[in-house]
Amino acid sequence: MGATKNIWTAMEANHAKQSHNGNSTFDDHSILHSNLSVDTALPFPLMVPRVIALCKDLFRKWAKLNDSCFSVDTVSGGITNLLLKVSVKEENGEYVSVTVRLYGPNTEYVINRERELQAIKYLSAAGFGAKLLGVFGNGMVQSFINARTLTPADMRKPKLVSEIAKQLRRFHQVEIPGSKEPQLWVDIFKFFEKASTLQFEDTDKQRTYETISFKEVHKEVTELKELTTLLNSPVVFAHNDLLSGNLMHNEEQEKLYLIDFEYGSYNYRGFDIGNHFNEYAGYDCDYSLYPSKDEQYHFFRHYLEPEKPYEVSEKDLEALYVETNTFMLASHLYWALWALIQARMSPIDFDYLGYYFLRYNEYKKQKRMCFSLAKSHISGSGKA
Ligand SMILES: Nc1ncnc2c1ncn2[C@@H]1O[C@H](COP(=O)(O)OP(=O)(O)OP(=O)(O)O)[C@@H](O)[C@H]1O
Repeated sequence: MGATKNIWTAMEANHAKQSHNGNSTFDDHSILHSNLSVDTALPFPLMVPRVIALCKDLFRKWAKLNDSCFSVDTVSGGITNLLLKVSVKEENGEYVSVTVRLYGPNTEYVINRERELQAIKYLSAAGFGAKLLGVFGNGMVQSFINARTLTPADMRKPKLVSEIAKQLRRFHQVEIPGSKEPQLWVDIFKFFEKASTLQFEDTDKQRTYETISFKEVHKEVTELKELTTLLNSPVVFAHNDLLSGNLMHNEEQEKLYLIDFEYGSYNYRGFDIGNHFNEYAGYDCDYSLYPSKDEQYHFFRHYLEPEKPYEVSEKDLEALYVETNTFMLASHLYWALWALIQARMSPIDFDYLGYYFLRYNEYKKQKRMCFSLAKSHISGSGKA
């Protein structure tokens, strides 16, 4: 677990540096640390005692409890991680639950764990997502959220749309220390470098991979980057992966949770919203479900003016519409290149190569309309 050790050391060094500079506003003392790791390749029954040992190592108050006081269940074997729920009967007879997230192997190629942990600390302090309780060799422990995970169909219900828009606005206002450079093109070019030099052992996969023209992809990336630069999209701390599975809702408390900040970074506001709209396509990637202009405007009103949504001007709505639908294209390129890397590196049995073509073809399908929308908006506002 060399890579995870590095995350650890880097986190500690970074924290020490910030404290030294006097710009750390977050009290790190409540986040517990353990050097233990849990091998994700273990069969579940063998993994359970390791997870219990890890919890005992992190939370001293549980150290003396009998193993029978712990129950471990799988919450999700997500595309990237293994997420477990650990319920503990404490000495006073009360039950407490936490989640234990084990990072999937090779995820460091597409996820910057140091960046993720840094963001979680500040986002959870600002009331977003689950509370970060502990960090260990290859994962982290967070509070368990009692809420229902949204489905793609829930995500477009007007009442939830306004809540998501409001929360996303608040999320975009959180300040995370460190560089404020937008990461979109840095990440896309990093993905491109890796994705364009892969070799597959499987001959069918290699043959399919060789049909990709990276020269063409590079040209598309460059062209889109130039166009988006003219839109002056504000740079905010963005979630970057706001799909239905990353939204949880507690109906009784009327509380919406944005979770999973693995891809969070400073980025263009338009990218975060456009990427979210692409997720209306759901698990079957049915892009005919992309939100209509009216549906988008409903979102924009609550994003731009949560208190007075019906006072947003037509001009502001139109500008955000153009911004979002240009960056929506970047989301296709981003996840297309991401999928190529996953196709080679991920141990998960999923047709990532097929996913590349799906996203890249959707990019090409939408390109002409979105480019012409952006260009006429830019020339109309005198920027071209
Ligand atoms: N703290 C939590 N409390 C309760 N449930 C959670 C919590 N975190 C995540 N979940 C549930 O587990 C699911 C997967 O979580 P998450 O998206 O963080 O995992 P992931 O491994 O990154 O998945 P993927 O790679 O597919 O996005 C969520 O959709 C949600 O239903």
